[in-house]
Order: sequence, then C-alpha cells, then structure tokens
Amino acid sequence: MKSKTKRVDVHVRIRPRVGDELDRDDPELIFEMPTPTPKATLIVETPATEADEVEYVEVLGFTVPKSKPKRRKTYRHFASIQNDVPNGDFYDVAVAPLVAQALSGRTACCFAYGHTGSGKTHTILGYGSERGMYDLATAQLFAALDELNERNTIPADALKVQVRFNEIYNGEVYDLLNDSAKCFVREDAHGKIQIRGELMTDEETGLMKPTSSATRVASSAGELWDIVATGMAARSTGNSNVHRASSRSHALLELEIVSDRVLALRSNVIEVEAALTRTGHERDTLEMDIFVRQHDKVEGKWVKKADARGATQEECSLLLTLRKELVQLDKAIEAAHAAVVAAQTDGVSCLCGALVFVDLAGSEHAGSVGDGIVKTETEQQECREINKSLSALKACFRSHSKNLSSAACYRNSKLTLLLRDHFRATNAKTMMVATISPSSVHAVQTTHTLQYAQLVGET
Ligand SMILES: Nc1ncnc2c1ncn2[C@@H]1O[C@H](COP(=O)(O)OP(=O)(O)OP(=O)(O)O)[C@@H](O)[C@H]1O
Repeated sequence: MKSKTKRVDVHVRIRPRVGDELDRDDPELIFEMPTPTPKATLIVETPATEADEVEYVEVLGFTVPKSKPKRRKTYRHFASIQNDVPNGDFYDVAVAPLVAQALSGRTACCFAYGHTGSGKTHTILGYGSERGMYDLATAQLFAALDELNERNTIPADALKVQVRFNEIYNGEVYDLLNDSAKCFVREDAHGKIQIRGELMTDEETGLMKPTSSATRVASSAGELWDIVATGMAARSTGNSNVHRASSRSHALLELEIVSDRVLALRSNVIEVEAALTRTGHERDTLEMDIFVRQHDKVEGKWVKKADARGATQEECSLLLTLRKELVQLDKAIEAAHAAVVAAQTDGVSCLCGALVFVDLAGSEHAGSVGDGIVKTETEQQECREINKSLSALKACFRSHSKNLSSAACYRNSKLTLLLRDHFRATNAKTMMVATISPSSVHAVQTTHTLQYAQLVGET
C-alpha cells in the first residue's frame, strides 16, 4: 500500500507597509491571487521604474537593445495567501488546525520564514495588542486542558504544558530558559534526541555528568506567557560572551502536554540511567586497575607480565556484584521506559501532544556569503551556518513529505537535529508561514522568500 504523503502546508503572509516604508512612501509590489486555496498561486509584479523606459544601452562602444526586466513572477503550491489580515484571522486559517493536532496527542510544527522585518516575530510572538500565534494557540490549548482537568480527580494526572525554549546561533544551541547557557544535542541509547547542559561534577561520585537543559512547566496560559517572556528577554540580550542579533538566530519554542505522573516517570528514567553510568564507571575502573597491574606497556603495546597475578578474591566478588547490578539496572531502565510509555498511552489522548514554533533566522542572511557586501569573519561564518541550516531544513521537509526514513539529512545542522523527533513523530503535521513585505524596496528578499516557500510547498 502506498503510504500517505506528509506535505508541508505553506501559507504566505503579506503584511501592510510599516515604519520607514510608509515614511518613504515606497512603491508597492502588485499581488494577484488567481487560484484560491488549497493550491494557491501568487503572482508578484514589481512596479515599473524610469529605468524601464530606456530602450537601448551602450556596451563596449556598441548601442544594443536593453533587455526588459521580468516584472511578473508566479509562485505556486501554497496552502493560502493572507494579504493584510490581523493575527487572529491568520491564526484561524493556519494555526488552529495545529492546536487540534496537538490536542489529539500528536505533534505539530509551525515555522516562520522571511527576511528581517517581514513579520515573523509579529506573527509568532505578536506585538502589543496583536497576540501572536503561540499566545493564541496556548489560550486554545489551555481552554481544552482546563475542561479536561475539571473532570479529573487525580492530582498527578492534571494536565500541564512543559516548555523548552532554545536558540540556535552560529551552529551552537543556547538555553533561553537558563540564562542563555550553551547546550549540547545528542542521541540517547534509545535513539531519542536529548538536549543537555554543560558537564557538572556530581558531588556524590566526583564524576562529570551533563545537566539536563531547562524545561519549565506551566499550569495556566498566564504562567506560560511569563515563562516565554523570560526566554524572549534572554534572546534579545544574549549573555555576556555571545553577542547575537535575533535576526541571525533561530528560536525554537517547544510546548508539550504533560502530567506530573509522566514527568515523575521520565525523571525516574534519568535517575536509573545515571545509576547505570555510575556503576558502569566503577566496574570499568576496577577492571582497568586489575589489567594495568597485570601488564606492562612495551613500545606502546600492553604485554602481560610473566608473574601477573589474577584479581584478588575481594576484587572478584566486587566485580561480580557490579556486573549483577548492571544487569539489574539494564532491566530497570527497560521497565522505567515501559512505565513512561504505559503512562503516556493509558492517559487521556492529548497527553504528549506537542506544538513547536520556530522563528527562523532572517532569510536575507542565507545565500549572502558572497553577495558583494563586505562582511566580518563572524558575519561570514553566521551566513554559512544560516545557509547550512536552511538548506538542511529544506532537505528534511522533502524527506518528510516523501516518507523517507533516512536520518542522514537531520544530522546536517543543529536546527534539523533538534527538530528530528518532532518531524518523525507519528502523523506529525508541519506548517510554514512565509512572511513578506509589500514594499518594492524589499523585492529581492521577497523573491528569495517566495522561491524557498515554493520549493517547500511543492515537496
Ligand atoms: N501583519 C502585520 N500587520 C501589521 N504590522 C506588522 C505585521 N507584520 C509585521 N508588522 C510590523 O512590522 C515590523 C517588523 O516585523 P517583525 O519584527 O515581526 O519582523 P521580523 O521578520 O520578525 O524581523 P526580525 O528578523 O528582525 O525578528 C514590526 O513593527 C511589526 O509590528
């Protein structure tokens, strides 16, 4: 049986002219929408300029006809085109279905792509009285959770929302809920992507162990807003040793429906895994001590001593105990994982539903490494990283829509690695909003955004 394709719904959002565009009275691009949703087409026409009237030009002393610029361009494969609509209307069309998806226990991702100033932040996070997508989404989410919680009598099963808020800048991941601390992304023994903090010394054992990246839990939309506001403040200020502009970083806000029961069981998994690491380290150290005692290093190679004595009885019995403990711990990890899965599947159907909002770096930074504008070493590196992550994202959209199980494309950037489990979650839904300005001053960036959006929409 042919599997269903998982297309990315791409919505184009055209904002009104704002700020300088109004002050300068920028000429507007002309938009035509000949085909309505669900397979919308957008024709963009740049207004004629005085230069268009020039018919001939001098080239190397010859007078030749001037080639006419292509003023009309057509872009296809969009789910909808929203021209000058308020956030609430855009939400109803593009984001409300994602919330329904999360409330059915599945995953939904929303990406905002466009050049700096095109309206990504206005869309995702909102401005003033214009509530952003995540705010409108969490209001809808909590309205549903509150209703379910009213019927629930067991406190440990009360539904809440767990928040993680990370920023990816120059190929590194920062934790916006932990003072922009640097994080590390790795795959755990069960193939799940984990975000970990810096290594810390465990006071009990003296061993270095990674701290988990910060998550916060909100029981109401108001609490969630406060958590996100903390992250947004961290994003705009950065930390003392990293100065980054938000337009040159990707921000990833992950919201997951959880209960205290599920969180306790997950933290039990982390505890048992830590115990396994500790015991494994103890066994390895003892085995190494015995080995080193029995061998000499000759010309870089270990050679067994002629008079090497075996392990003492005490060491043998300790090794036996440690090996038995490791077998027990392996079983305990399996059981702990099974308990998490059982709690997640036995609970209400919305449990573990997730909503992910991604405010991507300004698209003008992609493809602009060699655009002729003088850039510092750091700026060139930033452009390379943005290019890399946005190309990897496009490849992953393609692989996702074609139901390819290949994990390789996700490894090509931190952004896609962080998103991998969300993309590959069962029946995950993905939506991208391509934000554009109507000002012809931004025509080049608008063309770039629409080309990328079309490629994503046609995958
Ligand atoms: N749909 C809209 N309606 C009215 N004003 C808008 C709309 N979209 C954006 N704006 C305004 O345009 C300006 C730039 O928008 P915004 O900051 O969201 O851009 P951005 O793409 O997020 O830029 P950056 O990459 O710097 O974060 C803001 O003043 C914002 O309020």
